[in-house]
Amino acid sequence: MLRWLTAGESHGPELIAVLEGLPAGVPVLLDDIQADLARRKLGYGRGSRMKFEQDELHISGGVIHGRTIGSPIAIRVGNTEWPKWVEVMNSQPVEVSEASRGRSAPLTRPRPGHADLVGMQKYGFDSARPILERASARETAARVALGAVAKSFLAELGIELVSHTLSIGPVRVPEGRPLPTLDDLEALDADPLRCFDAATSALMVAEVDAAKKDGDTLGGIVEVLAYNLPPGLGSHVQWDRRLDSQLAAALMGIQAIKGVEVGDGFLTTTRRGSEAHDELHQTAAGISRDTDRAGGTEGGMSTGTVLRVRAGMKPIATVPHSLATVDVATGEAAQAHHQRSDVCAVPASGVVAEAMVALVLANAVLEKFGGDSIDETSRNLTSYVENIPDLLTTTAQSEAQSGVPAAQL
Ligand SMILES: Cc1cc2nc3c(=O)[nH]c(=O)nc-3n(C[C@H](O)[C@H](O)[C@H](O)COP(=O)(O)O)c2cc1C
Ligand SMILES: C=C(O[C@@H]1CC(C(=O)O)=C[C@@H](OP(=O)(O)O)[C@H]1O)C(=O)O
Repeated sequence: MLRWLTAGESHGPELIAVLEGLPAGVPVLLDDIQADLARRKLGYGRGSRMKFEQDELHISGGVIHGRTIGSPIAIRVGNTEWPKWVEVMNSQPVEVSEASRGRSAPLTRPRPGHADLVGMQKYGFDSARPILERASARETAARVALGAVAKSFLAELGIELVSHTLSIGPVRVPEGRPLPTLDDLEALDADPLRCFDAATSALMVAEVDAAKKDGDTLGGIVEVLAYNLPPGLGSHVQWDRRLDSQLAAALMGIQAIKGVEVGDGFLTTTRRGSEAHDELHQTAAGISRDTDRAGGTEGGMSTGTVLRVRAGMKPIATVPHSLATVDVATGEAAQAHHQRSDVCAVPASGVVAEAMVALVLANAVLEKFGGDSIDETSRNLTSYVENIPDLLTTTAQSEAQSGVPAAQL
């Protein structure tokens, strides 16, 4: 079983991430993790913090000479802004100097839509500072670092992930557009909104500009695709062993994600059964699914076709023109506190969603195939796929191996 945990606050010295259960021999290179951390900062509409704050990456355990050794992997993502916060966020009682007074002032005007108010009620604080520090999506840097490691493990087995932006506010990629594949990764990261459709991307940029001009914020939808999965990850036998339930929980665990779809998701509910499922046909190469409406799972198990999951993000809660709130120090009506914020962080959420899907898939692969070395896991996977009886073999396995999404075939 793969287990992972993160610790650390938004303006603390560093984030810490631990991943346990990965076999030995998985390549782990600082450059690869750093590249994913940089991708997480991408996206038109992010706030000024993304420019001046740098992630300082360290691996503190579990990796020697670029390969895992089977022990827990410990990663530290230092924050270059720490010197400015060392008094306000110090773990020990320290004197706060005049220079830090502003930053340490109590935050008593909770933001609707953020964790501020209910966090203060629950944990007994009279300022939102100790709540927002951990609720902040800065924490996702730690998860993306772990996701990079999980992706490296999956890549050793031929499984590759792609994420992209499907919509920003009301602007959405039209239905029926081809899915991006591994060949499109660079182009996706080069697009201001990580959108695969150039015309839609231009409209998204205009939407972000308009929201910014109005002092407002936006949400949207991201999609994660996983290519080359074997059939049979997850299980129908228990609710928490279903791959779709694990994916949904992991995606809903990302800050501001309010909905998850697998495959065509809610659209499927509007169709008749005759047009909702992926019919099976025998071909010379095995059983074929002509469509991929289900998004690569049936009965809580991967089918071996392209996995396709979506996560919907609500608009950023720190709205620049400030929402109505109550000052909890006085009981008076007030405007929610706002210093700066992202107008839109949907593209970054796609990179985080990719990391979460990678961690869930890596766990599902290990549950099914085990292995204390990557070679052992790989042998087990190959043997399982080769031993599926001819009459049960699905063509998607070979389609997936060619890297061509089933939806395009
Ligand atoms: C990548 C990313 C960046 C975010 N940036 C902001 C931001 O700048 N301001 C803000 O108020 N919320 C931001 N959020 C959302 C908050 O973290 C989130 O709304 C908050 O933690 C409350 O959780 P909930 O929305 O799931 O209820 C961001 C979320 C993500 C995933
Ligand atoms: C720091 C990151 O995101 C932050 C997530 C966040 C929030 O409320 O979630 C609020 C913003 O921080 P601040 O309120 O200090 O401007 C974002 O910049 C990051 O993603 O690295």
